[in-house]
Amino acid sequence: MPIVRVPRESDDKYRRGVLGVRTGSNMYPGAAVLGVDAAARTGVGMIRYLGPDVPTGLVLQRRPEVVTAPGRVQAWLLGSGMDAEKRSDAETSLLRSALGDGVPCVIDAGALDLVPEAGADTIITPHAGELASLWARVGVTIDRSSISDDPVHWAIATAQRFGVTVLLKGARTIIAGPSAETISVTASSSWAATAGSGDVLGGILGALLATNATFVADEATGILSQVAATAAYLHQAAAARASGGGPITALDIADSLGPTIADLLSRNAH
Ligand SMILES: NC(=O)C1=CN([C@@H]2O[C@H](COP(=O)(O)OP(=O)(O)OC[C@H]3O[C@@H](n4cnc5c(N)ncnc54)[C@H](OP(=O)(O)O)[C@@H]3O)[C@@H](O)[C@H]2O)[C@@H](O)CC1
Ligand SMILES: Nc1ncnc2c1ncn2[C@@H]1O[C@H](COP(=O)(O)OP(=O)(O)O)[C@@H](O)[C@H]1O
Repeated sequence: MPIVRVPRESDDKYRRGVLGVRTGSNMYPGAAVLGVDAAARTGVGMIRYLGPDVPTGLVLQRRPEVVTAPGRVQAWLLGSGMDAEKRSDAETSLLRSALGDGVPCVIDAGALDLVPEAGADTIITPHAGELASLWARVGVTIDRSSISDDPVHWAIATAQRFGVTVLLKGARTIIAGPSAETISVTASSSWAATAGSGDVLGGILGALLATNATFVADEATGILSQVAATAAYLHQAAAARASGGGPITALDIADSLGPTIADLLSRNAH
């Protein structure tokens, strides 16, 4: 698993990579907690969480390791737990400045309206309904069930239309880059279909992106699909492990990431 960067003796927190997070809102503060917790569990040098007061308090309660002061980051996670229609102008301009920061970005949920402004080093993580809304913004009417019926087609079409890497969520998650190659990751436990599960995936992906930022800068878009596919794989493996055949919460998925990654790394080493 080359995408999971194992820390070296010469590393410090900054060399491992810092993830900047602009997620959550006073309406959906939990999404910020879930994404940050999952990123921390995936392994990253540091997380800078920059959001409204309510989610900030909850994030710090759950993860006091998180830094809430602005500063340099190696990747951004944007939009989970936001509502594009209710976002303030100030929040929108902060999202835009993250997108213009010159580092790779994950765009989720309530920041997906900004995808037409995003650069090539962007991975977007819509579910079928969010993808339908994105196409509506550029004048194409398509319903969510048509996207679910042919996710490969819509993931490729989206990657090509917007010049970004697409991770289209579902029981079968499809990853497509602008080159039109696709990767499919099938979930092994449907207990993962639970509120906040996608927010956890965003955190996993953000952490993998921050810890691979040098790679991404060197190899442009080629590596983004691999990073996205690794995130989807880890998400479903952690969910299956947490579930063991029974119900789980989104935080359970985040909690089981550490042992899931340790198992996969030790299997790869043999
Ligand atoms: N803990 C947190 O903070 C969490 C925060 N979250 C955050 O919430 C934000 C919105 O994300 P989302 O995916 O929920 O909304 P969205 O894409 O607008 O889809 C709405 C569609 O759902 C449907 N629908 C609604 N109720 C339904 C029902 N009972 N039964 C059937 N259908 C129902 C509804 O259909 P309608 O009622 O209009 O017919 C509409 O089509 C986002 O920022 C995300 O990150 C989540 O991750 C959860 C945990
Ligand atoms: N039937 C299913 N089986 C397994 N995983 C699923 C299923 N449906 C959705 N998922 C996964 O659950 C997550 C749901 O994400 P999302 O729709 O954004 O929900 P939320 O906004 O509540 O976090 C995604 O990672 C998706 O791939």
